[in-house]
Amino acid sequence: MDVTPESTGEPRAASITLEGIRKRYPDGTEAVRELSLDIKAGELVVLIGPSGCGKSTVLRMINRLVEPTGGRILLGDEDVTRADPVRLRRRIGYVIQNVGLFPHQTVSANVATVPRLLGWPRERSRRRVDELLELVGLDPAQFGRRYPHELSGGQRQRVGVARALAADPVVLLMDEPFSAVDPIVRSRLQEEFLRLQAEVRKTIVLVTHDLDEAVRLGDRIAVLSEGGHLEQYDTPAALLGAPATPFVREFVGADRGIRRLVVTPVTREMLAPLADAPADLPAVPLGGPAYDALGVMLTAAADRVLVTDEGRPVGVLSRADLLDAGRSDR
Ligand SMILES: Nc1ncnc2c1ncn2[C@@H]1O[C@H](COP(=O)(O)OP(=O)(O)OP(=O)(O)O)[C@@H](O)[C@H]1O
Repeated sequence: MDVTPESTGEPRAASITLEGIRKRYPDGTEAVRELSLDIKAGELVVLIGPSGCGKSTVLRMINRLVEPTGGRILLGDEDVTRADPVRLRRRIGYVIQNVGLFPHQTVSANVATVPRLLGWPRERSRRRVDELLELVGLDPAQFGRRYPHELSGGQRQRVGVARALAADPVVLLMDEPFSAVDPIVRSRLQEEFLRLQAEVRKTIVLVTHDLDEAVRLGDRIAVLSEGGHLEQYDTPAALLGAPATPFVREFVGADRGIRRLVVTPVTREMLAPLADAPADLPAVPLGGPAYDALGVMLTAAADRVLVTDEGRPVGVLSRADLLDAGRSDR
C-alpha cells in the first residue's frame, strides 16, 4: 500500500546525506568516483561543474533512476539505497530540461500524475492541481484544459514544477530546469521559483551549467570536477570570495572577470597607439563599458577595436588588453 507524506505526518522536507556514493557505468566509465555531501532539510543546493563531470548522475542516483555502485543515500535518517525505487520516486519530485510532460494529456492531468498513481480521490486531486497551478502562476480555468503544445516554453516549465510538487514530495530534484527558455523568461522563472521555494521550503538539489543561476538560487553550491570530485561546498558568497582550489578559482574566475567588464570603462591606459591600425576596424567610444567593446569584437570577429573620443580616434584596444582589464584588481 502506498501512503502519502501528508497522511503519515512525515515532515514536508527531508535532509539528504550522500555517503561515499559511486557510479561506474557498465561500459567502465567512472562517472562518480566517490562523493559525500550533506544537504539540510529545506535547503537549496546547486551542483555545478563542467560538462560530463557527473552532475546528472549524482542527481539521478538520489531518486535511483541510476543505481549507485557503492555508498549510501539517506533521506532524513532512512537509508534508501536499497528501497523500492518506484516508491522512492513518489516521495521525490523530478524536473528536467524540456520538462517531459505527457503530450496527449491536459495540463491538469499532467500535474495529477503522481496523485493518480497514489490513488487519491478525484476531488482531492482536482483541488490539489488547481492549488498548484495557482502557486506557479497559471490560472487553472485558463490553462488546466490545454495540452502541452498549447503552452509557451516558460509555461511548460511551470507545469513541470507543479507536477513535481503535486504529492508534496520531501525532496525536489531539478536538472537544468530553466535552461531551455530564453534569458528573460529564465530570470523571471528564477525569480518566481525563489518565491515559491520561500513558501514550500523543500529540500532541492538543482543541476546547472550557469554560475549566475547557481549564485542567484543556491543556499549552497557544490562545485564538482571530473569524476564527481567535490572541489568546494559553500555559500555563493564564500565561493566567489574565497575559491578553495585552483579549479574553483578558474571556474568562477573566468566568469567573474567577464562580469567585471560590465562595470569597467574603456580608458586611455588600456590603449595602444593608432599608428598601425587598419582603416576598417570597428569603433567604440572611450569611457564606454569594456563589456560592450568585447561584444563588438566578437560580432565583427576582430581582435582589436578603434577607440574614439567625441568621434576622433584616440587609440586601439586589443582583446588581450581588454581581458586583462577584467582580470586586474581581483
Ligand atoms: N548510461 C551511461 N553509460 C555510460 N556512461 C555514461 C552514461 N551516462 C553518463 N555517462 C558518462 O558519465 C559521465 C558523467 O555524465 P553526466 O551526465 O552525469 O555528467 P554531467 O556533469 O551531468 O554532464 P552535462 O553537464 O554535460 O549534462 C560522462 O562521462 C558521461 O559520458
